Amino acid sequence: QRRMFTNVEMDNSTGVAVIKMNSPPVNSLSLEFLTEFAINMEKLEMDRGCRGVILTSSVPRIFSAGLDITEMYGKTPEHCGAFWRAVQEMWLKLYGSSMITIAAINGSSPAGGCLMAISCDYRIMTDYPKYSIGLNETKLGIVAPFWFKDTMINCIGNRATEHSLQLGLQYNPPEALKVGLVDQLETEDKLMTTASSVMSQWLAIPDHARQITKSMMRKPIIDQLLRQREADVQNFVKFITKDSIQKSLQMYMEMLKQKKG
Ligand SMILES: CCCCC/C=C\C/C=C\CCC/C=C/C(=O)SCCNC(=O)CCNC(=O)[C@H](O)C(C)(C)COP(=O)(O)OP(=O)(O)OC[C@H]1O[C@@H](n2cnc3c(N)ncnc32)[C@H](O)[C@@H]1OP(=O)(O)O
Repeated sequence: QRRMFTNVEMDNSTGVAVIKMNSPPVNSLSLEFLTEFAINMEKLEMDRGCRGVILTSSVPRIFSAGLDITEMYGKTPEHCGAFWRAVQEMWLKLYGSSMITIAAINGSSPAGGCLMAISCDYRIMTDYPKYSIGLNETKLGIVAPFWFKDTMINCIGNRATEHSLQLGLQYNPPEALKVGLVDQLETEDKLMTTASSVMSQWLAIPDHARQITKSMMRKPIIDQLLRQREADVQNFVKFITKDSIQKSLQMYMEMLKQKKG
């Protein structure tokens, strides 16, 4: 029996769907998770009644821990390639969506989790000091690909991205608000109602005008990946299967386990 990684609830009266990521313990983005997510986005995109999506998590304290590290460690080049195509597909569907996308970030959101959030149109984060968000790839000894970097530049600008990416910074909610990585903070109990009310403001704009504007802003980066999609896969596989990178991933996973113990 297939496992479900996300719950999708569509409200036909508002035209808004809520996608709840539900893959304990940390909503890590496995090949299967990413595949299911992309299919769900495609279904909603095809549904003419669906105009907006709120992305959130049903796992306590975690929005998403990012890419599933076990999908990149000790795997064959073929598996790594299939995994990376699924990561690309998730981003293409989310960043390229014509729907209004709002991230209700109710927990920590490192790396690929941050990518999902910054691929949305608007971000509201729970104001809890222990939560953090950012692209921390360099801390794992890996490099955020150009389309992660460009998504961040489009969100917070060039200088802040350069600083953030080189140091692999993770921001607490007030810091994330200050740098522009999130648009608004909210208490946990009001997060979803605030997301719905922000959605109503966006729904008031005629779809065609908003969609063309969104596409105008995002198309150049999307086209850049589409033009070199297979080369990007090969680049990832070559990089991630290097002994030195595998060693870094191994050490990082050991560090995560030790932190726990
Ligand atoms: C030279 C040119 C190169 C060009 C570039 C080419 C290609 C690009 C190459 C690579 C790009 C890759 C981009 C990568 C993106 C990513 O997303 S990598 C993943 C990064 N994620 C993280 O760093 C998060 C790590 N996790 C945490 O910090 C914490 O787990 C937490 C999310 C804050 C939650 O903390 P807590 O509640 O305390 O939970 P635990 O730490 O105890 O974790 C519970 C179990 O979950 C396991 N786990 C955590 N995160 C992941 C993960 N991302 N993947 C897989 N598994 C994860 C953790 O180990 C625990 O497992 P056990 O219960 O111990 O078995």
